[in-house]
Amino acid sequence: MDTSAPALSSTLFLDRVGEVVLCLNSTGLSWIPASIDPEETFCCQMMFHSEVETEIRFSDVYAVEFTGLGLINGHNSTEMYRFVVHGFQRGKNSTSPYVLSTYTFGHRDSHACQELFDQINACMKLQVGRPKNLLVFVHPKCGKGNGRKTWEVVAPLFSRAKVTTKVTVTQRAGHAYDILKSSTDRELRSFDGIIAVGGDGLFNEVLNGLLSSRHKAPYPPAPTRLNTTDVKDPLQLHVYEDSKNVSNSLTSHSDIFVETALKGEDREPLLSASESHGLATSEQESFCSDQSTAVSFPNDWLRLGIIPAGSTDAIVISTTGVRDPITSALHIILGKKISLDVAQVVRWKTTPSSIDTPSVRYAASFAGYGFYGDVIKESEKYRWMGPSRYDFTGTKVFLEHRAYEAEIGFLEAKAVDADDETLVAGTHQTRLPRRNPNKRVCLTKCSVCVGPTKSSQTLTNGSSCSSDGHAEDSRWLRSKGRFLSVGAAVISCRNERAPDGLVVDAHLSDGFLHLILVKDCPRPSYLWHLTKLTRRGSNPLDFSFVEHHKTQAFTFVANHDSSVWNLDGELFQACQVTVRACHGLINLFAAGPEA
Ligand SMILES: Nc1ncnc2c1ncn2[C@@H]1O[C@H](COP(=O)(O)OP(=O)(O)OP(=O)(O)O)[C@@H](O)[C@H]1O
Repeated sequence: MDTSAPALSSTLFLDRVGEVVLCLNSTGLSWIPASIDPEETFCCQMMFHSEVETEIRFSDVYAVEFTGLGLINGHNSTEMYRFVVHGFQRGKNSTSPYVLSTYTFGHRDSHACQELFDQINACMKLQVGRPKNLLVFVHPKCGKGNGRKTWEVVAPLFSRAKVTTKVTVTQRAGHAYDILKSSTDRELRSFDGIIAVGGDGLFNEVLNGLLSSRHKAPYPPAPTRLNTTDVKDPLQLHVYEDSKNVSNSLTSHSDIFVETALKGEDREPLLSASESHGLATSEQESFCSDQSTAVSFPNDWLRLGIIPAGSTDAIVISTTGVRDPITSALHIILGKKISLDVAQVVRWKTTPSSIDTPSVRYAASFAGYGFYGDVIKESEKYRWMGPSRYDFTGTKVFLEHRAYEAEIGFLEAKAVDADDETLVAGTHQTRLPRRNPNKRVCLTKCSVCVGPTKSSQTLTNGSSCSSDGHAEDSRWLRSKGRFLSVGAAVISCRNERAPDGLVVDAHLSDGFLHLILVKDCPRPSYLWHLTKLTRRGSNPLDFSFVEHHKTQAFTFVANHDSSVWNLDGELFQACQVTVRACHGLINLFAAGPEA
């Protein structure tokens, strides 16, 4: 602890310890037993330290409470005036949850006690970025039906920390989406953050409710557009470069819009054609720029949070390292913040014969087709089984071994970092090397994600999607064939079944997607790939039938009526889509997994 700042010290009683000398400085509190001879302080502090904590930093304190007159354990004879310092201790390793700790101090003199309490409180107010007002959605039926109970466990932490919460227990699917979509920007601005108490599905609803009308960005290229254009001339195709190209792409996609916007009807509960704001018209843009309170994305202030209570909780595990409601609640109260890439999924066609208006969905962790979509679709029939339905339907869909004819176009990624494993130009070389011992796993203060905000340039031209300055010399490449699955991981997608996730070295905020194409192969080979997903340290992508591409965007076309996608575990019917990474589109109350 930094003791360079002037320290105040005072003698008082610590519950279960006895009389201590408490020192207070700008970084935190420390204490030593009062009975120790000052000359023996160091030695005794070491002994004392081995049994109980002797200090706590303000950054690890989430609340301080004045609790008035009462008994201090170990000093029963006299009642004292007391205050409680609420903090936490980090677990022994990166996957251990935070453990709550409390220190109750007592003083015989009420004035002295109050004065110390006020001084500690004044120091606590200097902690920046802690939220004061949160909007909370609780999914009562998530996971094993524990959503409400999970909130009851963490709610006292928020009230202790004097964080105001406005809580809505959802009544149905789409409830949180509707509330957020219909909230005015002024209402949203009254909150420092929005919390989902549930699984990845509730978080996905929150994400879509927020972004559906507030993320103003032109559409990425449609697959049909790519098919009619020379892929060797990518500059005509992508939309990421500058305002001139953005407006070009808007024009070109308006053409597509005109071609297709005849009588489409969206069957998804969360979307309707009229709600799609992917095509930001100049009228809409000028209207929004007039609104000083308008909430747009990305922004610096609004953070989203998740208290895990779902059946998979991949987003929480990938962003905090653990699946623990207390740890997540502490990340929120302490005001942790990381930015997160989001996949924007534009559906051009629902079925091969439908005539649709393009519609947009967002996914924070994963977008998957084939095996992944089929499992989600099938599992809806077995909702009564709870989370174990995924094992059952996973086995069922695996045994059916369906492969889908599809064509995928993806934007080639060029060397991103000098020491990044990504790619050299050339169709056959864009596959990531199958064995790479230098994988850089995304952890707290990740150097890949913590760099200068690559999306800042795009903020000024109205599009927040990834630019990175690499698009200029990138090309669209293709892969065509029969696929058992097509998956795009935005983040590692770690979960309890897949401890390394789908892509161990995917980053939370580097502006890239990891496109995983699993080609048709014998059933045992596919089983081996799936089995490797469940084993820590093994590489599930190390197969000749698996292609792995790091990309900013890809397009997908299939000609099946029953084409379904899995977006963060939610079903989305689509046979033609474009998916792109929106770099750092949202902020999360998290710090990344610890090393
Ligand atoms: N009160 C509610 N009743 C029914 N469904 C709801 C309710 N609130 C939210 N939902 C929906 O339930 C779905 C699953 O939510 P979530 O992922 O949070 O829980 P889960 O238990 O992890 O889900 P799943 O078991 O489907 O993976 C989401 O589509 C969400 O929109």
